[in-house]
Amino acid sequence: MSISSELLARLKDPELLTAKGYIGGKWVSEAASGKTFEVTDPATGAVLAELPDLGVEETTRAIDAAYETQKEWAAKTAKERSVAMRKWNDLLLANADDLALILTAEMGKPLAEAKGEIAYGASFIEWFAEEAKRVYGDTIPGHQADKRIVVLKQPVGVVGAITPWNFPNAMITRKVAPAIAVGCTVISKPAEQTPLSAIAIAVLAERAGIPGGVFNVIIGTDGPAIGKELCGNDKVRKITFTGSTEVGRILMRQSADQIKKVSLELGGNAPFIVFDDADVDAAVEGAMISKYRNAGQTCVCANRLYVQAGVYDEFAEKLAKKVSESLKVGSGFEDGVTTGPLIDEQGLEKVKDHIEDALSKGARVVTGGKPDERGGTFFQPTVLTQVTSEMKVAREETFGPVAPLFRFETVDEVIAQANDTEFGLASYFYARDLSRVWKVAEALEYGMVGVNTGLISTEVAPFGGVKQSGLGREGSKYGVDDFLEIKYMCLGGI
Ligand SMILES: NC(=O)C1=CN([C@@H]2O[C@H](COP(=O)(O)OP(=O)(O)OC[C@H]3O[C@@H](n4cnc5c(N)ncnc54)[C@H](OP(=O)(O)O)[C@@H]3O)[C@@H](O)[C@H]2O)C=CC1
Ligand SMILES: O=C(O)CCCC(=O)O
Repeated sequence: MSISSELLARLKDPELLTAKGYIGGKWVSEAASGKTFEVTDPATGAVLAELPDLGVEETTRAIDAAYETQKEWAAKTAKERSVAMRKWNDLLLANADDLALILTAEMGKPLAEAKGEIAYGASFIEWFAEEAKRVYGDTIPGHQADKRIVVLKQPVGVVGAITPWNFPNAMITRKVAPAIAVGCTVISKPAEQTPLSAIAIAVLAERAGIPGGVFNVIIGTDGPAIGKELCGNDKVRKITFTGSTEVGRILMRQSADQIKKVSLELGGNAPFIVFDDADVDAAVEGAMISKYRNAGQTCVCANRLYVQAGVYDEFAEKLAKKVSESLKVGSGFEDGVTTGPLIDEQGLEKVKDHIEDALSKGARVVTGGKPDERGGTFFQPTVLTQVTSEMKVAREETFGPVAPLFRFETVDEVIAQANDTEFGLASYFYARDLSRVWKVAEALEYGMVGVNTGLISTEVAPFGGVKQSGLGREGSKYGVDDFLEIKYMCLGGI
């Protein structure tokens, strides 16, 4: 088991990385199966680490540790939990340069974006450290003269948190922070492509004095088996997941036997609508952020860009110019790079397939359209015009740097098209007319609506979707609700 000496040499604090999982406050350097797996840099294919491939046996151990610790952790005062979390937040921020470096190495996003993710990830710890102290109950006037009713909120218990590769830091903290703030304990299962960020987060949790067993990390490649154990073990009371809708469905089915609580943050197919009365330059700026952030690999990325006929040509021309002039493809470590590699070959194939399908049905490439000349999984930022609803890009999440532009005429027509999907995560539109702004925002069947902005993610707002994009909300004052049970006491004989 090892970490590349080249990667370690780049870190100010090489102890942030260790080739181990973290169970019950102990570092685990060998899998019971004896298996190992490699983590590679998606920009170069270079091996960054060889790690123990933890599986069901270690997951059960982590569940036991989390279970044994939970009551003790919940019995601490909210302030005690909050103080440890504040320390954890401060350590993440103090080590942001190293954490970003690790993140870029294993995931590929540009270093500046990775630094932004570390601040974003830490913000959930800071926010929920504060919210820990505000888990209020209720008193309710009794329904009979001699009765009084009190509502308590208590932690759900042990939580299984399964996260994807596209935000290797922030998706972990967005789940773990609210859970531990209210007194739950967690088994975190990061994506097999990006376990190093999770390990570094655990090192800092340990340094912050978060007791062993509160936050456990299972690194491994057998997601289905680990997921099955988390869903099937009755010591786990809740599953929280970010990733594909397909896996979300499996986890929900597996959780059904024990009526386990589930929070799901799944795929999207975000519409981005530009109306005739919009500030077109602002809409172009918004599209650049919403579409091309993380090389198009976020669940809230604009997937379908609907542009009203009166501004279609102007928007297409300005967006294509901006894309070709301001985006630079390359390794996330190179200066000025805005677009890193796609995570893997499968991601690249999906992007190619969507473009080929669109072109075969009459779409036109205005800029980009091909794998980047540097090879690997790098892809040129792309703008397509003359896109129609018969094309795959209209129905499936592309998860890559491709902006397909659909033309529309009326408000009713675009609302119908925007809502014609099983997904309902993020949506965006640009308009100035106040009445239109309200009506469109209300008509969009999505959990989140960005109005005249392409960036909606923040720890202070409720993040989540409707329809097949998920269940529950993360971040904000609502973010603790999914980790709490409501208990009511009826006091008689008063
Ligand atoms: N909503 C979102 O934010 C995201 C959406 N996606 C979408 O999903 C597509 C595929 O990406 P992918 O990374 O494969 O996403 P997955 O949903 O397959 O993976 C996300 C996480 O779930 C784990 N996992 C996989 N299968 C199971 C299972 N049966 N039970 C429990 N856990 C499981 C993975 O583990 P392991 O890594 O070990 O397989 C990983 O930790 C993308 O192209 C994109 O469209 C992807 C990532 C994020
Ligand atoms: O794409 C995702 O999986 C999570 C959304 C990222 C964000 O919070 O903006």
